[in-house]
Amino acid sequence: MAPPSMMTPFLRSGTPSQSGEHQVSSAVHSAVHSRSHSPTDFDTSYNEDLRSQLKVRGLLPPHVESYELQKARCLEQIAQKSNPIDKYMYLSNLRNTNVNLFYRLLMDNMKEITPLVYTPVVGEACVKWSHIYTQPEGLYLSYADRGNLRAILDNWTAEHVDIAVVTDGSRILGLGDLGVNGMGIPVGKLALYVGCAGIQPDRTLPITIDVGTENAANLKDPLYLGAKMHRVSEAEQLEFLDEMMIALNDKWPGLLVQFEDFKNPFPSLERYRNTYTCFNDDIQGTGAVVLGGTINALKNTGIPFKDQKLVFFGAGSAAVGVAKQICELFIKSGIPESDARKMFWLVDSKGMVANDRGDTLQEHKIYFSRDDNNGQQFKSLEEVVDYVKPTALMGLSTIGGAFTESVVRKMASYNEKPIIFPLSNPSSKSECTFEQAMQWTNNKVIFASGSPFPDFEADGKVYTPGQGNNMYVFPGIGLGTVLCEAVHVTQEMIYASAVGLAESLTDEEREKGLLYPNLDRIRSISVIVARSVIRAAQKENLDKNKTLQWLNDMELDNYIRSKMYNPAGGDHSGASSPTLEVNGQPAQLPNL
Ligand SMILES: NC(=O)c1ccc[n+]([C@@H]2O[C@H](COP(=O)([O-])OP(=O)(O)OC[C@H]3O[C@@H](n4cnc5c(N)ncnc54)[C@H](O)[C@@H]3O)[C@@H](O)[C@H]2O)c1
Ligand SMILES: O=C(O)C[C@H](O)C(=O)O
Ligand SMILES: [Mg+2]
Repeated sequence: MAPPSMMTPFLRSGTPSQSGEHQVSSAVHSAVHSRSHSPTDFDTSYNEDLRSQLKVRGLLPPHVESYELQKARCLEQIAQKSNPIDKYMYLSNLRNTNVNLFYRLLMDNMKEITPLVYTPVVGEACVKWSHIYTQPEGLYLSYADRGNLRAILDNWTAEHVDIAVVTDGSRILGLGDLGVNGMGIPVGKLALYVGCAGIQPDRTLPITIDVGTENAANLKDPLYLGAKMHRVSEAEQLEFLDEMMIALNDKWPGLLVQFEDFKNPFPSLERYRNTYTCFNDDIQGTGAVVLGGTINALKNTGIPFKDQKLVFFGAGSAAVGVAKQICELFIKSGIPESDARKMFWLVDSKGMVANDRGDTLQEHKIYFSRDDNNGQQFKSLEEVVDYVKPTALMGLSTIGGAFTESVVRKMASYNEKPIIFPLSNPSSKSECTFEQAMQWTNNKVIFASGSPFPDFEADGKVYTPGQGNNMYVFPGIGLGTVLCEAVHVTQEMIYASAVGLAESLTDEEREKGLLYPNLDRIRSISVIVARSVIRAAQKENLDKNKTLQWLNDMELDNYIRSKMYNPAGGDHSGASSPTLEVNGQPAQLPNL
């Protein structure tokens, strides 16, 4: 999003704008009292009266357009762009110049637009960020400004901020250390907060901290927009984050901070989770979204929990976050903890994680480290798969193509319905594709991937892949936390979000064997996730907004919906928004 000072006056006010009328009158009021125009004064849906009041008659082309027409133009322009990055840039510009139109477009075309503003295209945008940069879209906090961060926050003029997403750019998707080029991630996550959960756009704050980079190409690139320095030490970074958290909470008390794409996210999570309102999306959001899909996948296999065996390829923050959440499911089902943790085998770049491997294990791997391998060490994934004969294979390794034909075929030979989740992002880092998983398992696979894959057709049937991406939960976790004013985000709240997600499938979706709901329903899913999170916060007495305790579930859902930003005011034309027709038929969505 644009910094508040660049945004349209009515969005700067900080007043939730629910109806078109309210937005129009505020816009008119502000514009009439100021001489200069803001970019959003130039909306072709403004009717004649509004154009006169805004003094934009003659500056706008004459035709007053319905939203449907505006949308048709946007979709046509996107379709005409031949590469994803041009589409991304077009959409960024739209978001910064006509926020309502952008979000209506996103919400009406979730499946088509999400991949262009979020994973996978945001990955390419981040790699090229310093080259495609046209305008600031968030706050860059530099190490050079340490000691002065509170004053820098005042340059962000929004009166209220509900949610900040912060990255240090050190592990952007599976693309490694991109330094300040990682800004695309907080920007993309917050666009989904607005589109999927209705957080007010002017109450979101993307932050990238610049504490250096180890990316040699960036350090040599004259156009690189960050400091040309190596990363500061872990202790120096934590000190910087301490200052940032104090400054943020001083300026916007109680805001929710989401940590995103840190190479080593454990120290900050441990340091702040019991002090501030914050969570780590890669550990906790990912844990929740994969748990939600796994609950449905395990049901589909028909195998009892106690007989499940899960191999994780990758043993980083996401893998351990996911394994911990699934382990909790087993424990809650009555399996003793000591048995539950033995249902997991982790594999990292050195092979199977075991106590006697001969290296010093990182702290976060110890919980699942094996002590029953009788001295046997396994270097490759295939060896581990042969050894364990798992029911489920999870990929969080950043290694594209790591689930080879041989590994996948073995999974199919051990299981009637193998669970295979290649969860690494973006698409190029996915451990296998949906098509491969289907072909190599005779269409038996129970599948979810981090990045989107197209449907697969076989024997006249269309199979839809699941997308196990944290976008199904973080918007609802944030919305619930903000509305009930939770003081912390706890494990119980995260777990509740996963259960809410798993239970949100319709009967039709269940019959089709889907693991995740249709993305077009994401706003209703976010309401369910938010409600689950609020109920969990209430149980732990962490909610400052006690009034929500009096509401039953239906009333609470209605309350949540009433608080969600709705860009309905994008159409000021007064036209009845007829469906656009071509040759008497409803216009087809161009292939994006
Ligand atoms: N689907 C989602 O919603 C989601 C959420 C978070 C992260 N992710 C993806 O998960 C991936 C990992 O993220 P992370 O935060 O855990 O990163 P990380 O750097 O903490 O972990 C990566 C892990 O993979 C292991 N690894 C690297 N190369 C390997 C190799 N050749 N063989 C075996 N293991 C290898 C590393 O040892 C490490 O344990 C990224 O691609 C990220 O995009 C997906
Ligand atoms: O950003 C995503 O698409 C999911 C996840 O947070 C990741 O780091 O890959
Ligand atoms: Mg992430």
